[in-house]
Amino acid sequence: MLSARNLTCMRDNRTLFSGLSFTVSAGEIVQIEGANGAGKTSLLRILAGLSRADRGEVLWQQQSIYQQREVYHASLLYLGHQPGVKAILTPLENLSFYHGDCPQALLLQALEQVELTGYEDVPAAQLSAGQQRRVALARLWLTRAPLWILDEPLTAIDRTGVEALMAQFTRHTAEGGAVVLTTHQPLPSGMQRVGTVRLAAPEYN
Ligand SMILES: Nc1ncnc2c1ncn2[C@@H]1O[C@H](COP(=O)(O)OP(=O)(O)OP(=O)(O)O)[C@@H](O)[C@H]1O
Repeated sequence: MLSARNLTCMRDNRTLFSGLSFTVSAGEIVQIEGANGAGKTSLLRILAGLSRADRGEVLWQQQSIYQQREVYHASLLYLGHQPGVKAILTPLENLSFYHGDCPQALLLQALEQVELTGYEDVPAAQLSAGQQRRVALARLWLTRAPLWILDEPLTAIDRTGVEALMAQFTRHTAEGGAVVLTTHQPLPSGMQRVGTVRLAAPEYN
């Protein structure tokens, strides 16, 4: 599905990673590991096509993501480090913003999956950090994108929420999807087909 080939990323005279290659196949969960500042967010942004690598390329179905931007973006759900939730909008309005073509009943079901029933019409600004992240994560129950790139999706999520998310990752990969994620928490040991990409601490040039 997704291939990273010989990726190099430099930031402020530091090499975050170089010659990094790995593949993500259908049905796989790949966890990007590394210390704070190792370059996990930078790598996810490169994989998502939001920033360019200094060297190397990212292929989607054997073709550069930059040669098929529309196809790639239709195949991808990227949830960044920040929840990406609009504070003045309610959870329902936030989901509607991204998934306006979905019937409201489906949006409400997605909010139910992330335990936000009862908060549908409360401005997101009035929700807790974990609840705001849950609004963003509700999109995992609405998207049809096969590739999910998720930056710290478990941050601020309680144990029940983590279990629901893991079940959703398992369902998605069982249906042929793939998940690339960063998290400082270990994934449950029982999860199937989990791969790891480890980033070393950054080098000073
Ligand atoms: N746009 C940028 N310009 C300059 N430096 C940047 C930029 N983005 C990130 N960096 C630097 O690159 C390094 C890696 O940042 P990155 O956010 O990728 O790390 P991370 O592994 O995700 O860290 P964390 O675990 O703390 O989230 C940091 O030192 C950061 O300051």
